Amino acid sequence: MAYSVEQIRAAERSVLAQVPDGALMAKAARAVATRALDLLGFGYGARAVLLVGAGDNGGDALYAGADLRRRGVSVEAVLAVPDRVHPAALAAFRACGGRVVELADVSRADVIIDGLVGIGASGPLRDNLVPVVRRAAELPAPVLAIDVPSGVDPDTGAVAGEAVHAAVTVCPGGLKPGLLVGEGRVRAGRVELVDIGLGPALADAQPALRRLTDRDLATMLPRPEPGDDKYTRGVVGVVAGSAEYPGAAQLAVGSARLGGVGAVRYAGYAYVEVSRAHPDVLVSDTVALAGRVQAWTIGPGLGRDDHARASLRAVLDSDVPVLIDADGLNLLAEDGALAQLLRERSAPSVLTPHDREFERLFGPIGTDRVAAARRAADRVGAVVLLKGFATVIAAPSSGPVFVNGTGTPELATAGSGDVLSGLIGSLLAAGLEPALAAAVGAHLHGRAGERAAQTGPVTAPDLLGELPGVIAELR
Ligand SMILES: NC(=O)C1=CN([C@@H]2O[C@H](COP(=O)(O)OP(=O)(O)OC[C@H]3O[C@@H](n4cnc5c(N)ncnc54)[C@H](OP(=O)(O)O)[C@@H]3O)[C@@H](O)[C@H]2O)[C@@H](O)CC1
Ligand SMILES: [K+]
Repeated sequence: MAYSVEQIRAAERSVLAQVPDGALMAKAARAVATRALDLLGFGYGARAVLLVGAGDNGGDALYAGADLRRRGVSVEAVLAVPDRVHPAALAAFRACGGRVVELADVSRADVIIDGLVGIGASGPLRDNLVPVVRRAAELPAPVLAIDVPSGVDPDTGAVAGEAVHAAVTVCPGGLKPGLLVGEGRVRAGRVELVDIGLGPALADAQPALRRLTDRDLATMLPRPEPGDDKYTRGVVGVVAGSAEYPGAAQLAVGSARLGGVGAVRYAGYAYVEVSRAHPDVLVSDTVALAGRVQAWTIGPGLGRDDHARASLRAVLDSDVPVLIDADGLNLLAEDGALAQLLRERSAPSVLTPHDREFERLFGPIGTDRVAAARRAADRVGAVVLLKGFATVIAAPSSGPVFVNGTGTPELATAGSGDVLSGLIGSLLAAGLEPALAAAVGAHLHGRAGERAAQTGPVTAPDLLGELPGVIAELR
C-alpha cells in the first residue's frame, strides 16, 4: 500500500499530537542508521557522508549521523542550505563528534545518506541542491535515500531535473506512490518501509496505490473445487492471431489455458495452428460459432481487417467481461463506432495498452502514469492496465489503483503481451473482479519473467513454461 503525501501528513499530525516531541524523527533516524550499517557491513573505520537539506528530512539525516557516530562510524555532513538546518539535530550531531564539511572537501565515502528533501519537496529539485546531487553521483559509494530520493516527486514518481539515484530508500511511516511507479521506482532502488507508528492513523485511509504481494495471491488465485467440472470453472474465449501472426494466437491461448479456467475456446483464422499447439482447445473461425464463454480476450496479432473488426464488434456486444489488447486497441482508436460500443457496455472491460497504444487512444501520458491511467479508465468506463517497468492498473469511477511489483526488463520481448492478455482473460472467466484479474495477471506474468530470466534471455514461450510453477508455488 502507498499513501499520498497528504495522507501521510494527516496521519503524522494525529500521531504527533499523542507522542513526545521528536519521537517519530528519532525512530526514523534509528532505522536509517541501522540500514546504513547493513550497507556498510562494518562500523569502525567506515565513513558516511550526509547530504543535509533545510527541513526534517535533513534532520533525520543528522540524527542518523549521530547514531552512526556512536557506533564508531566517521561521519561528515554537507549542509546544502547552511543558513537553514534543523537546529536540534545539528546540535546532536556535533555533540557526538560529527563534522560539518564543504562539498568540495568530500573525497571518500563508504555510504552516502540523502537527506536533502523528503515529502516537503515540490517541483523540480532547486538549483542550490543540484551540485550536491551531482557530486554524490560521482562518488562510488551507495546512496541511502531517506523517505524519497531527492528530486523524485513523492506522489507521482516524476523526475523533472536532477535526482538522486539510490541503492536503498528507507521510508518511515508509509510508502509513497512515487517510490513504486515511473522513474521514481528506478531511482529508489530497494524500498524499505519503517514502522514509526503511523499504521493506526492510516488504517481508514484509502491507499493511493495498492501493490499485491505473493501472499495476497495465495487467497485470490482460482483453484478447482471437488465437484467442479470444466464449465463451472469458467470458459474463456480467445480471439487473436491471423494468417500473418498465428504465433500470437498460440501464445494468448497458451496462457489462457493456465489462468484457472476449465476450457478455452478459440475463434479466428489461426485455428489450425492453435489446434496443433494446444489439442485441448475448442476452435472455430468466428466469434458467432465459438459457443458460450464467461470472458473474452481479443486483440493479439489480430490485424485490422473486416474480420477483425466484426470480431471486436461481436465480443463488445456480448454480456461477459472482455479484455482488449494490441490490434483490438488499435481498432478502438481508429473506429469511433467501436469505441462508442465499448463505452456503452454494461459488462466489465479491461484494456491493456503499452505507451504508444495508450497515447493513440487517450493522448499524452505525461509524467504521472497513475493519473493518466485513472483518467483513461474514467473516460471509457473500463479497467486500464498501462504496461511499463511498473505496470499501473486503474479501475474506473475512483476504484482502486494497483501497481505491479514483479517483473524484469527481460519481459520487454515479442509475444510477452500476448501471454499477459490470455492470462488475464482466463482470470476474468474464472470469476475474478476485473481490476483484480488484471493485477493478479500482471503479478504472475512478472514472476514468470523473473524465473525465466534466471536461466538466460527470456522469450514468450518461456513464460508459458514457467507459469504453472509460479502458480503452484503461490497457491
Ligand atoms: N511524515 C512523518 O511522519 C515523518 C517525517 N519525517 C521526515 O520529515 C520529512 C519531511 O520534512 P519537511 O516537512 O520538513 O520537508 P523536507 O522534505 O525536509 O523539505 C522541506 C525543505 O525543502 C525545501 N524544498 C521544497 N521543495 C524543494 C525543491 N523542489 N527543491 C529543493 N528544496 C525544496 C523547502 O523549502 P521552502 O519551500 O520552505 O522554502 C524546505 O526547506 C520526511 O520526508 C521525513 O524524512 C520523519 O522525521 C519522521 C516522521
Ligand atoms: K531524501
